[in-house]
Amino acid sequence: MNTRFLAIPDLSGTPSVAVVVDVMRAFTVAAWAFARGAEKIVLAGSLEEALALKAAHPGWLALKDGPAAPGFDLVNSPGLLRQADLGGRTVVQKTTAGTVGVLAVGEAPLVLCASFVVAEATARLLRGHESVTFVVTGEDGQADEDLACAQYIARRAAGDETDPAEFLHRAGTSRAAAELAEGVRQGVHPDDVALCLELDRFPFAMVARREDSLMVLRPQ
Ligand SMILES: O=C(O)[C@H](CS(=O)(=O)O)OP(=O)(O)O
Ligand SMILES: [Mg+2]
Repeated sequence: MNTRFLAIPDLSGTPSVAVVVDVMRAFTVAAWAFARGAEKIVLAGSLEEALALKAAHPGWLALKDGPAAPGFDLVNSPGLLRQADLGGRTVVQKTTAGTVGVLAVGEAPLVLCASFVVAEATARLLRGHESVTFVVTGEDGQADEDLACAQYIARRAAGDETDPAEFLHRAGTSRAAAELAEGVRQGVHPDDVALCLELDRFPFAMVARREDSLMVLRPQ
């Protein structure tokens, strides 16, 4: 399997298979939303678009990162989301990095959104593909929690028996983990970092596809 690990700005052309990685916290949150019953997640390009989509679809819920804001129902925190009842609901998600990454590769034939909580299920879907582009969404490709997760999934997709400890340690000692733990970032729960490091917490992968004019994420 040929693998590339790219930052969002370094993407050029359309990969055949793209894995968009955001451990802290967009795609840990997305997985929790599905675990709490969400039917689908629509990935928005801006906060304004998220609110417009919510207004146009009664019953949809809007989710953003950072602090809560008028019109938004949820924040990008697994610790806060894990109690939510999202049965059958559609969530519109807009964050700083993860959702931007998906929209950047949206035309690829296969787009997976990944984090440690869905690592093995993601790796399973990648097996048999010749070439995979991992999008390291955080800090212009420098976010070690995302790179570590991408590298771990790549190893597992290649069938390598891999000890996850070093990858999880890198994520747990990353800048994002420190800033979340220190409360530098807003819209945070004290359990967020630990929840982002729960390897294979969920048995499903997450596939993004264009549905009409929207980029829609669903569990698979
Ligand atoms: O919500 C997050 O953790 C980040 C934004 S920040 O790091 O909190 O400022 O966004 P994401 O797109 O989930 O990396
Ligand atoms: Mg992130």
